[in-house]
Amino acid sequence: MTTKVVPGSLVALPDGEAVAREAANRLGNCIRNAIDTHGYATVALSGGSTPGPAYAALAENSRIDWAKVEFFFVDERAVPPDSPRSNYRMVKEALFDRVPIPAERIHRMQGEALDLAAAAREYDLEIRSRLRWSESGMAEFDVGVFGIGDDGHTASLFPGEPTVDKTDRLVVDVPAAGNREARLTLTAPVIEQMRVALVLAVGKNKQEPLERVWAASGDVHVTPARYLREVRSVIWLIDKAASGLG
Ligand SMILES: O=C1O[C@H](COP(=O)(O)O)[C@@H](O)[C@H](O)[C@H]1O
Repeated sequence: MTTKVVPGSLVALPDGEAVAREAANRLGNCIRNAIDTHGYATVALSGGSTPGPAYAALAENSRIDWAKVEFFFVDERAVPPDSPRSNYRMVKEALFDRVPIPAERIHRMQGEALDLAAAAREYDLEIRSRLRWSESGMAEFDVGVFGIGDDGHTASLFPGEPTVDKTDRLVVDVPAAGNREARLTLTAPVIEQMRVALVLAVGKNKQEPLERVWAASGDVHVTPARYLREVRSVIWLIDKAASGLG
């Protein structure tokens, strides 16, 4: 039998809509707290199919001073920004197009770059120039939104890829593999250093990878989403199906 103690807080909700509402509330609160404390907030957003409704719900939050929020990305696919596969496009349509965010506050990963390694280095520098640094010497986002792939990946840290172990960069490029396009992604040390991670999981396909993430022991090379366990405040927002009760 596998032992598990869910690290951080687990919030189990009836369905995907409830997960989106809860995620939007919590993200809005993290943003407002950071603005109250530091005068601005730094946020890293994931893409994929799960978080769009949460971003759309966040756009309805009238208590956020959008000019004081710096939006970054957790990862991006090697596609142009208008591609239906682009994480940026999804967030733009759900959030950026609906609220008064100054363009210079949106830090997009250049998924369309011919030289993705150079794009990763540039994004690394952009983060270094904008973020506060922790006492341990790491860029510190106020909050990150994450998903979990059916294979146990988070961000674009995929099982078995050498990028899972990268610690000397904040951002790396991930080579294409199989029918997956190349990617840009934040690395594990940046993810672990976030003040808060909101992890969204909806649907029964997420049950098995979540079990692997929560198991008392496991290997980040097999389940890279286990890095999320290290975030000081990690909140799992899951629906009934992902919990195995649906
Ligand atoms: O490829 C990706 O997958 C994960 C999980 O996405 P989902 O579609 O299962 O919600 C996502 O967090 C990541 O940003 C994305 O690029």
